Amino acid sequence: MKDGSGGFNGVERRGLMFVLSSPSGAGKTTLSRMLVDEAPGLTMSVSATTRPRRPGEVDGRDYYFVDRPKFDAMVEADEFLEWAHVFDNCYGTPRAPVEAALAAGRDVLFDIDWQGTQQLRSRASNDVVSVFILPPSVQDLEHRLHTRAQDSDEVIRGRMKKAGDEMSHFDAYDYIVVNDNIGVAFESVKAILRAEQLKRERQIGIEAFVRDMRRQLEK
Ligand SMILES: Nc1ncnc2c1ncn2[C@@H]1O[C@H](COP(=O)(O)OP(=O)(O)OP(=O)(O)O)[C@@H](O)[C@H]1O
Ligand SMILES: Nc1nc2c(ncn2[C@@H]2O[C@H](COP(=O)(O)O)[C@@H](O)[C@H]2O)c(=O)[nH]1
Repeated sequence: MKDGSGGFNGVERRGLMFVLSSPSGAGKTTLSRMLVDEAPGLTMSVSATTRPRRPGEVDGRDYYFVDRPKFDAMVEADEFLEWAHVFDNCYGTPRAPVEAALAAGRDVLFDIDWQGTQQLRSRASNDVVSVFILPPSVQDLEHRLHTRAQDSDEVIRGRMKKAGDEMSHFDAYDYIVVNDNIGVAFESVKAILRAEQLKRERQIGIEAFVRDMRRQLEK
């Protein structure tokens, strides 16, 4: 195990890219924060965006807030692992922190849309585990966007309009979780992460681990 976070019983493990996507307001940011709080070895990928900062958001924690020329320069310099236009703004995943975390055997959590997920998959399909979060109903989705109280009515209308399009991509994801009760949804997402971490092919130190035990048994 390289960092004490993901390997089990001292067995070295390959880091995975754990992706949450959903229509806006279904709860992926909430679930991401809960996951990071409970899994200290999980690295949250912080995206860059041209979207204006919401009240309470912190630059470098929630996003890197950049203007369009800066974003374009980052695209030009190939600094993004993936990027996309979402809701009239640009969003992208800075490449360097993700590559560093994976190289250290750590898992990385992404809160990105379906376009970004597709791009990650085309680069590293074996290491991507994707979860699509659905709201329990259209009414709940709209209610959540309003109670979050961070976007104007116009922005909320725009996001609700695009929610159907977002949802149409559910079938490209490995897992689907309906986020009705947040505690239940969190347990589901946590269980998916744990099971994927335990996959034999990710435990790259398992052969040596078993070989060593067999050698001891032969003595
Ligand atoms: N299971 C739930 N029950 C009730 N409210 C919830 C639940 N999950 C999340 N919420 C609330 O819904 C609102 C939207 O959640 P959140 O910001 O996590 O969504 P999101 O999918 O990340 O949206 P976006 O794509 O716009 O960033 C928040 O106010 C959050 O507290
Ligand atoms: N393809 C990418 N999508 C991203 C990235 N960061 C966030 N997002 C998605 O954008 C929407 C809107 O987010 P909001 O914070 O403005 O509500 C949401 O679906 C995010 O998942 C990214 O780096 N790449």
